[in-house]
Order: sequence, then C-alpha cells, then structure tokens
Amino acid sequence: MSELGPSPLSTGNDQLSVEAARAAIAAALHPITETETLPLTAALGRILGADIVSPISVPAHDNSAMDGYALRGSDLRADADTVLTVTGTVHAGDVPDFETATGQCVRIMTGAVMPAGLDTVVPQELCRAADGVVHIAAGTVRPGDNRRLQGEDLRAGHPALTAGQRLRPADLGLIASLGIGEVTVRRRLRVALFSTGNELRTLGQPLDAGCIYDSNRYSLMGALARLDVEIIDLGLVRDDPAALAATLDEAIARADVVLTSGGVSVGDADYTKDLLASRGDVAFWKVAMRPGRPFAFGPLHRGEGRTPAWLFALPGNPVAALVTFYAFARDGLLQLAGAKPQPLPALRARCTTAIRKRPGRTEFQRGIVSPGVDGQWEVRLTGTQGAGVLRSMSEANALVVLGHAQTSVAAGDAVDVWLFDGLV
Ligand SMILES: Nc1nc2c(c(=O)[nH]1)N[C@H]1C(S)=C(S)[C@@H](COP(=O)(O)OP(=O)(O)OC[C@H]3O[C@@H](n4cnc5c(N)ncnc54)[C@H](O)[C@@H]3O)O[C@H]1N2
Ligand code: MOO
Ligand SMILES: [Mg+2]
Repeated sequence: MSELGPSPLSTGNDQLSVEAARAAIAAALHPITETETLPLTAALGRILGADIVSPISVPAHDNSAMDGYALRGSDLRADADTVLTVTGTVHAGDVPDFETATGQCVRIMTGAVMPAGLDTVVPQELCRAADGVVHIAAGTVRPGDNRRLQGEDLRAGHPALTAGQRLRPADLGLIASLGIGEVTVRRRLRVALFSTGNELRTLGQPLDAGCIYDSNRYSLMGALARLDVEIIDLGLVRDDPAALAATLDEAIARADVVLTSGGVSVGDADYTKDLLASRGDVAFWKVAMRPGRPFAFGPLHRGEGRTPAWLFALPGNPVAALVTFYAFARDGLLQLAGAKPQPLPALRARCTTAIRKRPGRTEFQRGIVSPGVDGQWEVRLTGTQGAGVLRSMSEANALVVLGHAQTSVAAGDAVDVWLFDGLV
C-alpha cells in the first residue's frame, strides 16, 4: 500500500466475486454528460443524448393499408353480397374533399388518406368490380379492416426514443419519419489504450529471442470499436517506471478511460501500484474467476474541477484480457458513455462436454453455440482453454459462464452462455 492509504475500492486481500466486482464498478462510475448535435446521416451507432418527443402523429392521418375500395363498415351485409357504387378515386398524397353517402365507395390506393366517413378497405383482389359497381362477398372484410389509424405508430407529444438508446437503422428511420433531421447524441467516450511488457514487440518489428507480438492491443481495439468509442492508441510501454509514468500521464490527460493490459499480477507490479496510487484510488483486485484473476480498477485524478479518468487494468494473458474486458470493462464503458445497459445476449445451451469445476469462482470457457438436432441450442468447447490460448477464443462465438457456486457440469447439462455478437 502506498502512503496514500488503501483505495476506497479496496477489499483487502480477499478474493472478490465477479458479481461483487461488477457491482463495485457500476457503483463508482458516472456517465459523461457532454453532447453534440449531428445530422441524422452521421448518427448511426451513437448514443442518444436526450429523449425524442414526437412533434407529429405517425401516421399523420387515417390511411389505407391496401389498394382497393374504401367503404363504410356499416354498409357491409352479413348475409349476402354487399354491392356499392364507386364515386371517386384517392391516390397517396391526395386530400379527398368529397362526401360519400351510404351505399357508395371509393377507389383507394395504399397510403392514401381515408375519405371522411369511410373506415374500411376491401383489397381489390377480394372483390369484384365492374362498370362502377363493387361486389363484396359476405364475410370478406369486417368494419375497420385494412385501415391504418392516425397516430397508431406514434402520437404527437409522446416519446419516440429515450436518452441512452444506441441508434440503430430502424431508429434513424423512426426519427426521419418525425421530420427530425438532427439529433443530440453523447460525445464519444475517449479510451486510451496501451500494452505493457518488455517482451512485447509491435507489428512490423522483428521478433527478438524471448519476445512475442503484442496481440492484446489489437483484440482490445476490436472490442472497443464495437462500442463506438474514440480510441487513443498509445502503443507499447516497456516495464520501466519512467516510461510507464509518461504514458499513463498522457492517457490521463487525454482520455475518459485508461485501458491497459499486463503488469497487474504480483510479479513486478509494485512500482505500477505505487505509480497508480500516486495518481488516484486504484484497487488491485483478485477476482474469483478464471481466467482473469488479477484486475485493477479505479479513478485517476485530473485535478480540481475535472472528472477523473477511469483505469481498467486488464491481466496480460490474451484470453484473460478479453474475458475481463467483456466481464467488467464493456459494461463500465457503456455506463460511462451514457448508454442503456446492453448486456451480451445470453442464453441457456446444452453443453456437449463434461467440465470439471469447483465452487467458489466463476469460470469462463470458450465455446461454439449452434442448434442441436432437436432444435435446442448446444454448446461445445473450443479445445485447450488456457488463459494464453487465443485460438480457443478466436474459434468461439460465445463464452460458457459457469457461476460462482456451480460445481462440475456433466455432458448434456444446460449452461449459461454469453454470445459475442448476438449472431450465432
Ligand atoms: N505467482 C503468481 N503468478 C501469477 C498469478 C498469481 O496470482 N500469482 N496470476 C497469474 C494470472 S491469472 C495472470 S492473468 C497473469 C497476469 O499477469 P499480468 O497482468 O501482470 O501480465 P503479465 O505478467 O505482464 O503478462 C502475462 C502473460 O501475458 C502475456 N502478455 C502480456 N501482455 C500481452 C500483450 N499485449 N499481448 C500478448 N501477450 C501479452 C505475457 O507475455 C505473459 O505471458 O499472471 C499470472 N501469474
Ligand atoms: O486467470 Mo489469469 O487471468 O490466468 O489468465
Ligand atoms: Mg508483463
């Protein structure tokens, strides 16, 4: 512990459950509040910064859902053909200004405004029309059929979308349907990212003896890109206090979040701990999970009046780095960005493999989810599950999540899985 004393997030030496770690992170974070205004065409994937209240009703008027004939529901006969005289035509975009009497109907196109007094549309292929007269067999339509009511999609003054929603294609269409061309979105969260370790080499460098290529920065940049944050790539930092301090200070100055991998375990992390302790209230946790046991989190201060930058220091092992990103950092970043929770889609699947497991920690195994022969979801593990075996993660489309209290799983048992993409 540094002279600054224990972090308020510190839990001593006890192992922390995954749930407790997630709860501590969620309780500490406050969303950024800055917003910007964007044209709708630039807003896909951004997080809505304010509710959108509909200025108009959608549809703006009662209209026909079919090409056919508009009529009065009360003219329909239950016992015999209904015979009506055609007295006019309405196309989409027309404003019908004529009256229709009982016994009359009008030719109408899909999307055209319903003439006053008419409330039902018979599709043209369900009736017989000749010489200005339409015959409709009994039971073909009921009063009110094939008519879209004013405001049935949205009523003027009602909320169309609420703040925190990540804008998807349908949302852009919905906003456009209200005549709104600009939206207020949260500014993008800025995330500074670097890898630590003397053994790491960057792409394009020769692989010296004893060295490995830095892969975490690339998997994490991919995971960050999915969250639509601004990535500040600070590259590689050697295990050297001065270099680490310089990069950390640049990250703190420029970003809302500092995301690192490596150097959080017991090995040579002491100077890291001192460095971080002098800049904030970072807690080093031992989370009861596999992989991903060592993990550090907390605020890094930026001086009076400024919100802190938040450190998520992930373990260096490549699978552990990604698993802890999904288990802790992803939700934390979404919360900071002002987004509504977007948990990875979860489902129960039958595990084809037996898994040995003791209670007291959460395990994340890598698996492939697919439909079984009986149509139920099935998951099989992707081979060697070591914390450094990135291929098992690359082949997987899901994490098998074996909860804290779970004991061994027999082949055929149902297990929880988190899907990486929401697409199997
Ligand atoms: N005596 C103990 N040793 C270890 C413990 C422990 O509790 N007691 N925990 C183990 C666990 S679990 C993990 S995970 C690692 C985490 O260590 P660090 O976060 O300090 O990470 P490093 O030691 O720097 O690296 C671990 C491993 O990952 C490789 N690595 C690191 N960064 C990258 C990168 N950007 N790209 C690819 N690979 C990377 C690194 O070379 C090491 O092999 O500690 C265990 N030890
Ligand atoms: O649990 Mo560590 O995080 O093995 O890789
Ligand atoms: Mg290291």
